Amino acid sequence: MLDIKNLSIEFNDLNGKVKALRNINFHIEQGEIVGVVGESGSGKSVTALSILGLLDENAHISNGSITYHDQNLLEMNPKDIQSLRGKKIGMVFQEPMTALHPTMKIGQQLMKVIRQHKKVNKKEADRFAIEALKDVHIHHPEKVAKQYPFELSGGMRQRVVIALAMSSPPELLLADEPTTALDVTVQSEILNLMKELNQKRNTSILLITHDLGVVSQLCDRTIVMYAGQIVETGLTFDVLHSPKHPYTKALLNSLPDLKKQDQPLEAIEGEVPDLRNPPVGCPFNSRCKHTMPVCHEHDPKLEICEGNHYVACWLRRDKV
Ligand SMILES: Nc1ncnc2c1ncn2[C@@H]1O[C@H](COP(=O)(O)OP(=O)(O)OP(=O)(O)O)[C@@H](O)[C@H]1O
Repeated sequence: MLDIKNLSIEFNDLNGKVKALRNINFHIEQGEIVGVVGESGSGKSVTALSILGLLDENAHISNGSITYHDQNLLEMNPKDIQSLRGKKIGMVFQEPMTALHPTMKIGQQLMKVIRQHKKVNKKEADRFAIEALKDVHIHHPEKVAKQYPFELSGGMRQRVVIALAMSSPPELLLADEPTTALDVTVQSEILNLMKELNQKRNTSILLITHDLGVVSQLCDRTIVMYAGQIVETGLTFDVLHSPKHPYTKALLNSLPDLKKQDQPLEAIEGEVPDLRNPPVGCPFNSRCKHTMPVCHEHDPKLEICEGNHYVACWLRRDKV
């Protein structure tokens, strides 16, 4: 359904060119949930924003294509992209208030969106709005429809945002850290809700998170990003239980483990490279414990290691 090929994006800022994405390749099938994980600044949000045509003005797409049902989104005019956005491709961001009108009642906001997509009168739109709130398991939907966003909890607001995003209904939902601002129990409810919507409506989801626990709970496939590149991807089970890239292994080792309470947490030593001046060779070479000379000379390509599991690491290859 969505196919990203050789995507490279730079930002021009006062201090130079930030090479935010370098040669990204991945796809999403209908009904799939794909997770994108990686440290802060690895390029997760830029990837989502590029699909939505919402990159900042200083962005320059230097290479690649984003094909959605045979159409290259990068060649579409802004009006067509805008109509795709919200209709076929929905979005949910970390902070629900950014997606909600602060001085408009929840019911009115839903009705407005519903009437943009369906030819219905006010009374029918009101009925659809209540249904949409029920679909995201909001109790007393009639009461909530008459409330303003500030009257709701963070979890309730995020449910409303999901109801808004699903009301078109979209084929693809882009969710950028949708549960990061919520406490753990609410987080789990929102993830279950997204899974339910995916199963009921066959909506594909691209879930961006820095939380490997979230990925393991929800995603069919996982993409691991580091410094603007994909370093590992495969079925979530394979990536989390049989990681191949030293960065993925280090990420997993840095997770708290209740069974190892007496041991200090393992941090990944060193710093993420400066994307204005990315290192020659593997992007992880300055922090990797297994570097070889080739890692400082050539950038390893993402290559199949077993089944549908891909990794970009010289340890897995025997020739340049
Ligand atoms: N408008 C911009 N101008 C300059 N650099 C930018 C701009 N937008 C993003 N970047 C840079 O692009 C890189 C990737 O950013 P991105 O927001 O995608 O990271 P991320 O993985 O989503 O991180 P986080 O988890 O913190 O949101 C970062 O180095 C960021 O500073």
